[in-house]
Amino acid sequence: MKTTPALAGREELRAWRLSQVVRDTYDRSKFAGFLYLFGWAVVAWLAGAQDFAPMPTLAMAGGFLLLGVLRLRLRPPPPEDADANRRWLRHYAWVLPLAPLAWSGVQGWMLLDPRFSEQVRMVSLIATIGYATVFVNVYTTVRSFAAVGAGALFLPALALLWSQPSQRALAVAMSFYALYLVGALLRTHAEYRRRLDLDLALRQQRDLYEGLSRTDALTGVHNRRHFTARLDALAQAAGQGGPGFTLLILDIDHFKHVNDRHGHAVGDACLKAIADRLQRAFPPPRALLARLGGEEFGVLFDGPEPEARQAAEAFRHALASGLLDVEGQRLPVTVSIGVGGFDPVRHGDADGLYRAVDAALYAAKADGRDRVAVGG
Ligand SMILES: Nc1nc2c(ncn2[C@@H]2O[C@H](COP(=O)(O)OP(=O)(O)OP(=O)(O)O)[C@@H](O)[C@H]2O)c(=O)[nH]1
Repeated sequence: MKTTPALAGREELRAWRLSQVVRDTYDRSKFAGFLYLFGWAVVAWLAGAQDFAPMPTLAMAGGFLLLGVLRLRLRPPPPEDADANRRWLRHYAWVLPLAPLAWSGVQGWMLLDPRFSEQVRMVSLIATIGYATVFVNVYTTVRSFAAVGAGALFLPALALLWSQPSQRALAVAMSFYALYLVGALLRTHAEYRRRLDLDLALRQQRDLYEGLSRTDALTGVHNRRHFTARLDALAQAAGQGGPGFTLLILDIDHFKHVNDRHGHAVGDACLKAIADRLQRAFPPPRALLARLGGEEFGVLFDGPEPEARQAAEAFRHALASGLLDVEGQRLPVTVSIGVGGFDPVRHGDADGLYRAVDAALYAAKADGRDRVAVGG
């Protein structure tokens, strides 16, 4: 699920941008190589080039086909491999202008060879204008790609037109269009960068809210909502033959006294300190810790009940044997803990397990607190 570098460092942001640029460049241009083949087929057929120059006609068609296939086959590497993405861009920078350059050669041939009629020349010039326009409007993911591609298409034809006195009017019109292309390139590239920034901001916000919706605001551990969803998923998987797990519910003993004696702020700090110690005692990935509400915590432990009980006992004992450092004060704090391994037959579902472990916790409270009890 985590695809965006939410709140990530500069390197991750740069890698994300790079992979987006690579993907967008490929997606926008993967089939475009075949446009030149199509253009050549049209003008060659109009001119009857297959009759007066069959070999060059076929060679050009084959060349455009090859270049189209080459572009299509240069698939981007995985987004997380920044070096491979950088290499891909370098390769693509060589491949992308090949078809425009080849088209430029065709265009030059048509402008210089009298066997091509005026009408065919006009059609080919319109195609050239079209390809160059596509370049500056579509491949603006990398400004230099668009500039080199459009330049390779447009400038040789422009130079040829200027060199022929009879074509001056066309040359002037094409020159104005070239100026428009430069402006369009700058604008579309700026728009693309803005869209990328917006996309990144939206994704980061989505990740941020997603994280917040799973997190307890006071302690920073998971919240009840996420815990319940994971518990349901684990119970369902275990019911279908997946791995077993153990549920622990921990409740701070006489927490009301902490609030009453030391104030709510110290009570809050105490909850954070307990959450920190629990996180160290039950670290991920084998355990998922959540604050279930008030002074109650839950742990989903990826292991059998005896192992979880042992860890719970060690935690309880360590807490009870010392004093908890809370905002410069040292408080005696104990916990009662209910533990139960999931048994699909006995518990049925997640609710069944929760009820059993909750009952064990209240038995531990009733038996005098500061103890671990196993639920049936
Ligand atoms: N500081 C603080 N106190 C909270 C918070 N949530 C719940 N509490 C307090 O936790 C206390 C829970 O009290 P009780 O349910 O009587 O439980 P207890 O005093 O821990 O006693 P036992 O659970 O029976 O051992 C209440 O005083 C609540 O006000 C919180 O977010 N911050």
